[in-house]
Amino acid sequence: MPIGTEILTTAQMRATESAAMASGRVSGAALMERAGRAVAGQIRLRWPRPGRVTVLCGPGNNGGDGYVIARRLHQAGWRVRVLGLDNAPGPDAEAMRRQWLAIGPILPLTEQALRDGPDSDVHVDAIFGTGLTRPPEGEIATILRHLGDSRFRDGLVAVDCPSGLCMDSGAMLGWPRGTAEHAPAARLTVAFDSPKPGHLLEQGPILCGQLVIADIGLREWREGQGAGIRLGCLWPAFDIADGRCQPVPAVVRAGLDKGRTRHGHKFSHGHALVIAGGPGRGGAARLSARAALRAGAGLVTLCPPDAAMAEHAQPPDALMRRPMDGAEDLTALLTDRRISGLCLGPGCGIDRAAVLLPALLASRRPCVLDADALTALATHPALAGALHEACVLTPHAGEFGRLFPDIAERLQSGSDDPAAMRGPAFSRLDAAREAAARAGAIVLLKGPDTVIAAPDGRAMIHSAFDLPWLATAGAGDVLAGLVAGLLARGLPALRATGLATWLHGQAARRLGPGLTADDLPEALPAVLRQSGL
Ligand SMILES: NC(=O)C1=CN([C@@H]2O[C@H](COP(=O)(O)OP(=O)(O)OC[C@H]3O[C@@H](n4cnc5c(N)ncnc54)[C@H](OP(=O)(O)O)[C@@H]3O)[C@@H](O)[C@H]2O)[C@H](O)CC1
Ligand SMILES: [K+]
Repeated sequence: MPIGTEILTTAQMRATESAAMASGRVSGAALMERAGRAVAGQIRLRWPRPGRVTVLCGPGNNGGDGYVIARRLHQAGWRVRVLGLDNAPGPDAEAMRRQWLAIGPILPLTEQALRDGPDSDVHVDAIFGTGLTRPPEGEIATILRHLGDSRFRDGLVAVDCPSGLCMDSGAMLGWPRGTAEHAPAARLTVAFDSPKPGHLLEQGPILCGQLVIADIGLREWREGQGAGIRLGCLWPAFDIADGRCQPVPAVVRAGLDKGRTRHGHKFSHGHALVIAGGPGRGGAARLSARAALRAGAGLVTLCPPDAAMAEHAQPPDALMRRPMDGAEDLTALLTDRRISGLCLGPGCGIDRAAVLLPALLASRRPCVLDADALTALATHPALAGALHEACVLTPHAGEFGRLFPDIAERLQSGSDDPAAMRGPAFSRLDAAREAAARAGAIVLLKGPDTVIAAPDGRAMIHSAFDLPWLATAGAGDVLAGLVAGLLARGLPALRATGLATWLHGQAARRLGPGLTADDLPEALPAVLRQSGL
């Protein structure tokens, strides 16, 4: 996979690095030199005239990168001030530190030293990277809070990540969960080889600023090390240093090619059933149904109760309508084997969803369960036993909390005692994976940092921090409809969910601020055409 199209956990990144070094074809020092060179290059791109820079170097290899950056900017004519520790770093960082000492001094890594110096145009945060295992304390915590002052933001460049950010979760260690006030927020973060979950989750996108993924020559070893499950990255919401971005992530493209056959008729493109609610609540299900049509399902049938049929007698005319009053009607309908995807929840009503769920789940047909269907599941936990791996659950945080209260609680509190903490914080990725494994179904945990997880641990992250206008009424109904449409087309559940999420985001990007949920399905043809899908 080209750089930037998959996400590595910090453990996978370390394994990749170790494999590269064990090959004997690249040394740790060479990797560090490449990493430092990439960051210095990105700084020079943004500040073409050499200015003043302060480089803050931490106790490990992230600090080692900092010494390389200092040397390279000095060589490029910058006036460089270095703050560092005098405890012994590893051998590579130590070598870089010595090379710097041949050029200039190392001032103590203290808030006082940071305050005392002349103003700098750029501050380079090379304190902690992937090695952070616990909340920063003492002087370093003080420095980080000092760097968190908004006046630093325009000139703050983070090496691999803003220090204190847990690269597996996107939580700021030592800050209350979900907050990042006075945390160092960078203008630019240069990370190496692949984004990590923490770049895309929780506070990560807010604190990283522009994220650039630099190629440091690890691709061969990244592909070679099979341990762990790779995470798909659904939106290159970051720049890849050489300017190449994958317009359509490979993880979703492969799925769609399989879904559409060139010479098929409407039934070979699937039949989606969208179950609507009683009188006066039809809008949500109609949004889902329109989205399922736009996703390319050959047929879409909207099924309200008989009493609500009249209110659905309006365009789009491509939608079929059929009354469905109770579970017997649904069971009868499902004898038609051509019905290949269902959507239950949007505007359905909790009681109606609870009545229909047993028949729907017993059919083992691919389905998406959203909104009221999720609440019905939470209030009738016995139903969860019938979930299967072609079910897609699409909870937002509140619904997730009702379905999986213990998992949500760990996510909320971080569950770790900061004083005793070692290792990564429990993440939205962990939460979605655990929930998917427990449910035996796909879980799409919605948010600006959507996580999609399968029961076997495969997962994807979709970053939509650039799309605040997508948080609008009905957008979730459209997403559920897109999933249903793609399920109906025969895509495996994980791929259907990933592709639907990506198309949804792309439609929102195309429409921009002011979009309403009604606009989203209409934007799909242009998105599909532009993406070559
Ligand atoms: N990925 C690559 O291919 C390359 C990465 N590089 C850079 O290296 C860092 C990772 O380096 P590492 O030395 O593993 O870790 P850090 O520099 O992030 O942290 C250093 C040590 O700090 C200790 N630590 C952790 N948390 C704290 C804390 N809260 N307070 C004090 N000290 C802390 C920890 O050691 P312990 O034994 O004390 O736990 C860390 O080991 C990566 O991010 C890149 O920037 C290479 O330069 C190029 C290749
Ligand atoms: K850093």
